[in-house]
This record gives sequence, structure tokens and C-alpha cells, in this order.
Amino acid sequence: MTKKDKTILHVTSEVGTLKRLLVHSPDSGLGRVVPSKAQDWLFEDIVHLETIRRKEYDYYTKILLYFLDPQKIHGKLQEIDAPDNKRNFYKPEKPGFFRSEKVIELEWLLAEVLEDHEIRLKLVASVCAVEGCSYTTQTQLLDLPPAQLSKVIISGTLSGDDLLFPPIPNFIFTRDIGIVINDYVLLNKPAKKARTREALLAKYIFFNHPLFERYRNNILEIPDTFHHFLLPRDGDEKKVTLEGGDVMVVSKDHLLVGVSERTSMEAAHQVINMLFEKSIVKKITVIKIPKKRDYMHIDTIFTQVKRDVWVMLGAFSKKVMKHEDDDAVERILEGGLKKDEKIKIIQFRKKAIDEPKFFDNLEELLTDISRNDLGCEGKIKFIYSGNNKFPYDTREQWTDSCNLLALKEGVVLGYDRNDKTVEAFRESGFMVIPVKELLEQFEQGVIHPADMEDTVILMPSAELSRARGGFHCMSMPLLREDV
Ligand SMILES: NC(=O)NCCC[C@H](N)C(=O)O
Repeated sequence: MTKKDKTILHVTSEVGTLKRLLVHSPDSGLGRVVPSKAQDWLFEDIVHLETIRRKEYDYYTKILLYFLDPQKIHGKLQEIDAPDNKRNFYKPEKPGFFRSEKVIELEWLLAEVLEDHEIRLKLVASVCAVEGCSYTTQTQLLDLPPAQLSKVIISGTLSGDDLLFPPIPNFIFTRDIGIVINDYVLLNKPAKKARTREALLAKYIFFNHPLFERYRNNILEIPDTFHHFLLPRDGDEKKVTLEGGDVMVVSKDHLLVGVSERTSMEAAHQVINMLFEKSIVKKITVIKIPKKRDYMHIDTIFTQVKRDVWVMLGAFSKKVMKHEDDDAVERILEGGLKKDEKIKIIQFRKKAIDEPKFFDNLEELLTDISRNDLGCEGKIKFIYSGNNKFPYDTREQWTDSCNLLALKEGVVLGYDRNDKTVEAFRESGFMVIPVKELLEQFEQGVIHPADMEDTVILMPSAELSRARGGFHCMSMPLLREDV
């Protein structure tokens, strides 16, 4: 990979036109998750590998390339997907791989990092230590060529069905390995053991790949506290865990940090100290959400669509849900929610850190961001999961109705299964188009990505949604145009 473009990392918003991102397409490890282990590996179910790749994720790759690196794909779709080509376009180890410097596949980056002998020694030793491999396995791994080694380290599989260590099926959720904040990268510390190897690989890639050479001093890591090592019980409260789904850059001066099932209060505290000390942002808002599998990270309950449009779960809204039993709703909203099931929002400013500002609900915060950080003047629009109707609100949030990826302002990718949320988008004036149809129109030159506005692109999702993440999770933006 070359460094043709000067700016590699720069993200100052959630909605500026996406120019470069890190992704990882489902590797063979996903096809080896067994039912009794699915939950340990943070999947809701086992998935069908061929379907998740060919019928689902490949569309994501195609649409990303069309928006970010069109010369790789425009006019070539028929040939790319011809059965004779055996999906080689999507496979990093094959000569026909798409090799885009805009839509960057992690397996390919890792292979390039592993070309350096010294790094290969260190990384193989680290992976083997984490996974408890034998010395013989470690030696065997060192003999592999870089592309094959990269594949083995990610999938856990040497060849055929020879499994050396567990797969890391959640590596497709590249959002959770790190987050670009302005010109910095904040590396993550996963809460779940199943995601430990992902963090290790991300660390080696950012610290060693030539692509990020100019940014080595801009890589931020948050350490564990000694309280956590020394105090078995109270130490837990001091545990530092942080996953990218809990971090959102909403403007160049303002960062949101979720405190959730995955991101600890101690991590939020460290992020605040570090980012203020280095003057990376001026304002950090901590959003404490219930520690619940349903919500996992803040990006599972809201994401941004446009400067003045957000999609969110109504449960964290000030509005009463459009529920058939209004009394029950009143009870739930006023008394029914346990204390730790409520959302808490506290905003810190660098210049007056001792005077935090509190927000009562999510809409209040998001409205404040749209108006005061992004300069919107009109009405701020909220689109609710499941059109705010019970039980579709919760059902669709579970299948990532709130976890959308903005390719540019107003043009978002979401799952096709979230019918009521899609209905809400339509009612708010958005166009809705299935990805297959859109790709055909791109190929025929009927539409161009640059001309698209206010559109939800519907992506096939039967298998992907079982992994419990949407396109926001499946992306780590490296470069976005400023809004
Ligand atoms: N940012 C996100 O919300 N990521 C989704 C991660 C899903 C994955 N199965 C996990 O539980 O970690």
C-alpha cells in the first residue's frame, strides 16, 4: 500500500462524506462458531458463511467501493460476480482482490505489516501468548508467508479444518477496534475476552503499518489503573474498558463517550483527561446507558443521519411512545424504569471542567449538538426505531435499526429487515432503495453517488443481524470530509 494521498486520518463528524475506512469481510472463522459457543463469541446465533458473504456483506463492499473508490468497480460488476471468478475480488489473498486504499481490508493491512521479520516475530509471539499456543505452533506460524499468516491469525485456522486457536468473528465490527478523533486514533480496550485478539492486531497495525507512519505520535492508548490490578473487589470498578461503538465524534470540538456494558466509567474518565490535556477536543459528553446486552454501545441506540436528523430508540426519548396502553406507558416512563435503566447525560467542557452540564434525555443533547455544534437553525428531526410503535421499537433496535452508517450527509446504510423504521424514514421524506437496485442504476449510469440525497440504502440482513451489529459497527472511518 502506498501513501498517495497525504491525509490518511481525519474525522471531525459522523456525517461528512466518507473518504476512507477500515473494514473486514466475514472470514472462515464465522463459519466455525458452534451453537453452544455463539454467545461467548457475542453472536446471537450461528451464521451461514456463504450467505453472509455472497448475499449480504459483498453488497456492502460493492456499495462502499462505488462511493469511495468507483474506478475499482464501475462497469465491472458482471465480471466481478461471474461464477468463474469465485469471489476472488473479495478475497485479500487472491491476485484479483480489490486492493482499495479507500475501502481498506484489515486482513490485507495485517499481511503487509507481517512482511517485516521483526514485527512478525513480535506479533506471532503475542498472539501465541494470548491464545496459549505451544512453542511448536509458534515456530510453525513463523514459517508462513505474510498473506497466509494474516489469514491464519484472523481466522484461527491453519488449513482446511485445522483450528489452532479460536476465531475472532467480531472482527467484522471494525468500529470497535479504534476510533479516529480529528487527526488522532484512540485504540480500544475490549470488555469481552472474545475480542482481545482484535485489539492486539489493531495495535500492531496502527503502530507499524507505513500508512500510519505520520500519525505514530497521535495514537492514544488508555492504560489499566493499578487499583484494578491490586484491589480484587473494588478494583473492578476501576477496570478500563472501551469499545469504539461508545465513542462518537460529532464535531471537531465535541466527543461523545458512552458508559455501557462495554465501556467503563474509568475509561471515560481517562479519555476526558487525556483528550483535554492534549487539547484534542473542547467538550466531552458522557452518556451512561443501562448495562444491557440489548444496548451494548451507544451506537446501538442512536446514530446521526444528517446535521439535523438523528435515528434513535424512543425509550430514551422525552416523548411518550405511541403505545396502545397509555397507562402502562406512563407507568413505564415515570415509575417503572429502575434507576440503573435510565440514561444519564453529563457534559464536560475543558475550560470549566468543574461545571458540568446535564441533559434530561437524548433528544435534548442531540438537538443541542445539531444547533450549537453544527449550526442548524430549523427544526431538528428525530426518526425513531420501529416508528416508535411497541413492540417494533424494541424489536428493530435489537436488529440495529439505530445503527446506521452515513456515506455522506443524509445517505445512510441500514438493514432491510427494519420495516417500521424504514416507514418512519419514508414519512420523513427520505428515499428508500434496495442496494441491488441502486447498484444496477449505478452500473447503468442512471444515478451517481455524488447526486444522491436523503436516502436510506437497504442492505440484506438475515444473517448479518445475528451477529448483533449494523453498518455503523461494521466501519471504522479513517477519513471524512469536514461538514
Ligand atoms: N459498535 C457496535 O455496536 N458493535 C457491535 C458489536 C457486535 C458484537 N457481536 C459484539 O457483541 O461485540
